[in-house]
Amino acid sequence: MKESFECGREDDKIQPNIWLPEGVLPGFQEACLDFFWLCREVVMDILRALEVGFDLTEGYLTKFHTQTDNQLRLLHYPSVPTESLEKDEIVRISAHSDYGSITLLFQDDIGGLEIEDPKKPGSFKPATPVPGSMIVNAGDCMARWSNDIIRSTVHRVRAPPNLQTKDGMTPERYSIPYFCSSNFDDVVDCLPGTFSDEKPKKYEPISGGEYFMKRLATAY
Ligand SMILES: O=C(O)CCC(=O)C(=O)O
Ligand SMILES: [Fe+2]
Repeated sequence: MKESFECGREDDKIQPNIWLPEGVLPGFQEACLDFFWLCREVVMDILRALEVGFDLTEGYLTKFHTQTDNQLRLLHYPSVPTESLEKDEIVRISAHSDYGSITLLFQDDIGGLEIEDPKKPGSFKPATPVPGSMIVNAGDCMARWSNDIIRSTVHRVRAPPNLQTKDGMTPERYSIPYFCSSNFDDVVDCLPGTFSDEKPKKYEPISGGEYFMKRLATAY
């Protein structure tokens, strides 16, 4: 159970941004867009680091992200009875991996975010909030691209561990994921060096947009 506000680049014709009426929350739109473009700089730096790590030519990954088909999501999980969260009667967010290449995730200090152990499917560990930190998750598109050398992170949000409250309520929680996707028009194929005769490609080439739409269709 959650509520969210989402925005992307201002010139996106397919999913245009919907802002609050003029005068409501002055500065909100500017703050969102400033943060959107700041996060873009950060993901581009991470992509450049991956180019080095994969021994790719400079710009190999960033040139797939020039259209900035990215999404900033402001999430609010309302306060709910802890027992309902523990019994899965109320779900904050169920286990999933993100679709795109990279997600930046900012969380407040409430906790409850959990990451699946890739070696033990079904076993989750808390991603304990660290003040001033940012989590970087790999998405399914990155897993595809890297022929599964980088695995996408399965994560969920449940009741924070060891929470003691007088009223039995889990406090509200805020988080901000920033989803970075490759250009919808460009075809993503396994990166050079990630496949060989012994380790063939696990995935067919697909355009960023087609992949995104396929994933949306299965999610809704
Ligand atoms: O709230 C969180 O920490 C995670 C949110 C998330 O995983 C998502 O929106 O995809
Ligand atoms: Fe997620």
